Amino acid sequence: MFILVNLKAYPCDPIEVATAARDVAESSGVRIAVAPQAADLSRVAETDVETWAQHVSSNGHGSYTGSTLAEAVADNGAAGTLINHSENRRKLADIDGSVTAAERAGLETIVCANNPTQTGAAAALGPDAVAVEPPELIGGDVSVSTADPGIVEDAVAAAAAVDPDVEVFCGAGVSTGEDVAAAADLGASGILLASGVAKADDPEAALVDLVSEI
Ligand SMILES: O=C[C@H](O)COP(=O)(O)O
Repeated sequence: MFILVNLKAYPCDPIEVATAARDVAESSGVRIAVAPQAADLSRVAETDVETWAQHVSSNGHGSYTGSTLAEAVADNGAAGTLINHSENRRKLADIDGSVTAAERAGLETIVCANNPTQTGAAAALGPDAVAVEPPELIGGDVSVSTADPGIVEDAVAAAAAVDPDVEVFCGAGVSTGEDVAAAADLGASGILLASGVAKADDPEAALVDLVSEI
């Protein structure tokens, strides 16, 4: 399992979370990455944690004020990027362009989707993975793997029908090792989570729990 911790715009200390994630990844052998605010990418990457961007533009270099370029995040230490999110929805053409831009810059890609139908559509764009997240469960305290296990199984089937090489992650409300184990049993290859770590009093303890049943 791959655990990607999205810090969103939470008021956490990105270096504290990054250091905890690096240490837990090293001690557990589980792949853990952190996606901070774009402005924090470089100093998060300096902790040696695997670092991801929260999104990249479909634009390349040029007159594109306000764009976060794939090349720029790669140059500042990112190994991959989320693309699209329920909290910042993009059009299909933009998602397609961002996947292409990320691949051009050598970044791994995870496209977020709300449901199995969108998962299949996103898989057709050829990312490394699609993360399915029911919007109503995001930021809550009930895991998608408990509240809506069928959506994970259906998303896995939808992606496999389009492109068996595209992995499926799940997210929303995941906060314990039991949640992660349940997601793995449903066929998920990874977890996208945020509040369970970014809002935890002790991010390292939260991460230790998350990897405890892998
Ligand atoms: O990007 C992360 C997801 O939206 C999940 O967020 P959450 O773990 O706070 O539910």
